[in-house]
Amino acid sequence: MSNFYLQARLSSNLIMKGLHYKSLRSFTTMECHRPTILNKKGIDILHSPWFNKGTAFSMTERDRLEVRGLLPPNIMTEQQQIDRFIYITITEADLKKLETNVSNGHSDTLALAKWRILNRLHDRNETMYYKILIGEIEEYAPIVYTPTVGLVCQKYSGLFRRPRGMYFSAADRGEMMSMVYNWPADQVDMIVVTDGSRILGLGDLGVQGIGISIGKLDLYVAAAGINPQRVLPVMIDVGTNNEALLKDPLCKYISLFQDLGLQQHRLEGEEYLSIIDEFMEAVFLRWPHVIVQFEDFQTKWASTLLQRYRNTYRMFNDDVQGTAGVAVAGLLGAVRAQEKMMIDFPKQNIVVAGAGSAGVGVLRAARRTMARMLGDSQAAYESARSQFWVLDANGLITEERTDIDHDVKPFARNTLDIKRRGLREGASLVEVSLAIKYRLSYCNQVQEVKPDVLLGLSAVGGLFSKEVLEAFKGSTSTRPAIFAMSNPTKNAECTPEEAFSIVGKNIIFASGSPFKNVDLGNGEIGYCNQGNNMYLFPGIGLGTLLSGARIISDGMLQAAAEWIRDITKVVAAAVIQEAIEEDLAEGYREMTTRELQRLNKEEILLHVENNMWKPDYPKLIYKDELSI
Ligand SMILES: NC(=O)c1ccc[n+]([C@@H]2O[C@H](COP(=O)([O-])OP(=O)(O)OC[C@H]3O[C@@H](n4cnc5c(N)ncnc54)[C@H](O)[C@@H]3O)[C@@H](O)[C@H]2O)c1
Ligand SMILES: O=C(O)C[C@H](O)C(=O)O
Ligand SMILES: [Mg+2]
Repeated sequence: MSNFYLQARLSSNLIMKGLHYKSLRSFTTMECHRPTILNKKGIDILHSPWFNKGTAFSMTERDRLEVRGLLPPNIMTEQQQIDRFIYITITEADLKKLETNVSNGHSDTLALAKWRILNRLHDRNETMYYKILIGEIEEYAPIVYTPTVGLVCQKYSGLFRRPRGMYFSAADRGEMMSMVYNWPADQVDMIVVTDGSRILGLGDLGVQGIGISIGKLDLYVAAAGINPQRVLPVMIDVGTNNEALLKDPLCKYISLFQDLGLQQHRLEGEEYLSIIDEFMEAVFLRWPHVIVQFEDFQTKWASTLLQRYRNTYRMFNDDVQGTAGVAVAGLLGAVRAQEKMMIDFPKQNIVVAGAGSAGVGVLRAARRTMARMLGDSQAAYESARSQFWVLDANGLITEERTDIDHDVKPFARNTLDIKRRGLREGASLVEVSLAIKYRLSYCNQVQEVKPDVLLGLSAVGGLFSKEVLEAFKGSTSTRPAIFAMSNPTKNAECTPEEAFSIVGKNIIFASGSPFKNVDLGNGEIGYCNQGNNMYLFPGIGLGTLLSGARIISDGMLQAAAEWIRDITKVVAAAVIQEAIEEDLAEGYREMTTRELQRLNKEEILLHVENNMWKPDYPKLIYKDELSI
């Protein structure tokens, strides 16, 4: 079982373990023991996915909450409900037919059918939905998250039945401060916001991008134990440049497939920024302690918005910062797998295909990690820079480039150096993968070196073609690493089968979307690791939330990356610890700054455990009952 799935399962088990630490428990109320106070009764409860327990309402609760007679009389246990859902709804339904018709057990139609069934449950009973998601996370994460979520976003306008989350559009300018009060929850801990401009590797999907915010927040609940009543998916609709989603004036009366978003091109420049500014002010006005995760903003805005807000608001960009943490952890893991010392990391030759928000985030973090290992001086940063070979759609990036992006500039190869190595501006991936020759200064001989790592964040499916993989073969590394990190599945730079069969059995392979391990024959298995920011963002969010840190610092992100091999709880605890050390922690709920500062490591872990939501039906109390 991979770490992520383990992490989701443990998130619920750990809460139980927390019960044993009786003496430490007194400092915080366990999240799962809080009763839920309602201001509704009767049928309204059954229609509310937050509070509905369906057939599991006990008879006393049915009486107290005035739902007696509104449900069939047989009271079911939670487990009976789950069994019923899994065996009757999922197994018995048409899915069975679909499954047998699909040779490898997976097809878009099947995945979408499963998503629809889960989504309907999400709409009527959230507790049960998350119980099933956590219990069967390995099976259902690829449905509610990558890769199926990509397909869901592409079809969202057609799939839309009930609203989930909030929409702020360019038409809402000046209204957002009051609109935020339309959301029914007084406390929101986590917002995931997108403008739909770069959904996975699928491009501009406009308003349909809300699906990605929903999918990410599902993982916050499943893996980080964030209470589902305190998460808010958001879509900021500033229009779309995807012509297929814009109204065709000739077809406006045949609007069956009409997109649900604003029918205009994307706002740009100051107009765009003013919308995002207004949104940020509005959500932090109503929920001053919320954390905002920016997701799938096109590169041109991702880093601008990060720089604009990161020192003022509790926010981070998952594609830039979360991906960087996961990739650096993977790169360090590759060094370990080569049975080298960590200090050898700054000697790795790393080829990165893709210089967008994700690629640049990885490059900066990997360079920073190398430089720290080399002494953190200016010279260390310079030296680290020469380990990277960055290509974009126009090939190898060198100082000869004229239209080079500010963030990419530090990674442009020196022209002279490139010539000495027999390469050139715009060299192809095959050329770069073939050899990064260098001249030995003491004898003036040319030495052939092949890259140690081939890392793709290009959104171009199949970019690591047979020719590229052939060229990379025979890498000077004992365990060359191939990270095909683009999403969803069809955008992966190569499949694990291609990588293992062409480059060899000893490679280390990771992909952004899940792939099955490869049977290499003779009982050997080629492991396909998942290199996806889903390993990091739940822990970053939970740690920031519970520390009450004012902002999310580089140090907190670094701490998260260093703990990625462990579970979210540990990632969150590392983030809290760092926030305390940087004097950023301001506390959360009953836990004040001072109390936080006094906690030892074990107590911080317990604080995290106690604050993780667990998918058990809470005791429901109608608010008037409190005064009785
Ligand atoms: N695995 C993860 O956790 C993770 C995280 C973030 C993003 N991603 C994926 O990374 C991909 C890129 O995201 P982004 O925001 O950086 O997108 P982007 O569109 O901003 O960047 C894509 C980059 O790839 C370059 N590119 C295009 N064709 C190329 C080619 N033939 N050779 C080399 N480079 C080429 C482009 O010039 C650009 O620099 C997406 O598919 C996204 O799903 C994965
Ligand atoms: O959403 C994912 O699966 C990872 C990442 O955030 C992406 O944009 O591809
Ligand atoms: Mg993303």
